[in-house]
Amino acid sequence: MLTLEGVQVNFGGVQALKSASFFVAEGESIGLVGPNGAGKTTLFNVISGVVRPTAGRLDFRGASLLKLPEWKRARLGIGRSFQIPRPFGHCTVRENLLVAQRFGAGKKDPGRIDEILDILNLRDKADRDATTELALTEHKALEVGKALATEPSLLLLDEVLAGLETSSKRAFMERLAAVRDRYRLAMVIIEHDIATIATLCPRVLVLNFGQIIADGSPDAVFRDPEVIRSYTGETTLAEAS
Ligand SMILES: Nc1ncnc2c1ncn2[C@@H]1O[C@H](COP(=O)(O)OP(=O)(O)OP(=O)(O)O)[C@@H](O)[C@H]1O
Repeated sequence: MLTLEGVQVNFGGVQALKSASFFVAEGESIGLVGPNGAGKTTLFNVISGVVRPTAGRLDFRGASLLKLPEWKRARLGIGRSFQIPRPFGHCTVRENLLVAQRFGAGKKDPGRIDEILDILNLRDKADRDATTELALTEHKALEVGKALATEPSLLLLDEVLAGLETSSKRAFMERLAAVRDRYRLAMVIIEHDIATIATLCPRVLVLNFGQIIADGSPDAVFRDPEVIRSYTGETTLAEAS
């Protein structure tokens, strides 16, 4: 579905992505982890069209995305959330979803919006002010909802669970699994909590200094000495503790 090959991004003297290469299959759920500054958000920005890579190949369903603006990528089926929830100023939850749908899917489909409100447990908040009247989990659910309203087939979620307690994270992951199954989505999820990632993603990619250094099952990846070193500076967890 999505192929990145040798993707490189330079911001002046900073090399945010050195040479990122990986493939996402239709319907796959992948966790994306890596230390702070590894390049995870930049990778999402490249895929969604916010940032243009300096070099590399980026194909979606067999065609290059490189020359397409953000809105065209959204119409092709690439949806994303942002690290910091940004509801449209003083609009209701439902209005936020309608605006996202208009932008991303280029149409008005109130039935789908109702369905999204239900699946994300936001139905009774639909007419609340999204800026001032939502709890943290609801903000995060709305962020996912806005991405879903664009009718993606590939959903990129940037730390949507950050700041939640472990039990809320688990509940949120269950909701994401329901979303994925309902809409038959492929998902890439940036999340620091490995145990949480493992509940939804049979495959994990580890990014460090702008390169994928591991790609496999959560167990295999987190036993990989290079991964342990990238997080702790040590080669074994025993040494690190
Ligand atoms: N617009 C920008 N201009 C200059 N440097 C940038 C820009 N965006 C990102 N960077 C730099 O690129 C590198 C990768 O940043 P990025 O935000 O992609 O990392 P990350 O893995 O998402 O980090 P975190 O886990 O802290 O969110 C960092 O060194 C960052 O400071």
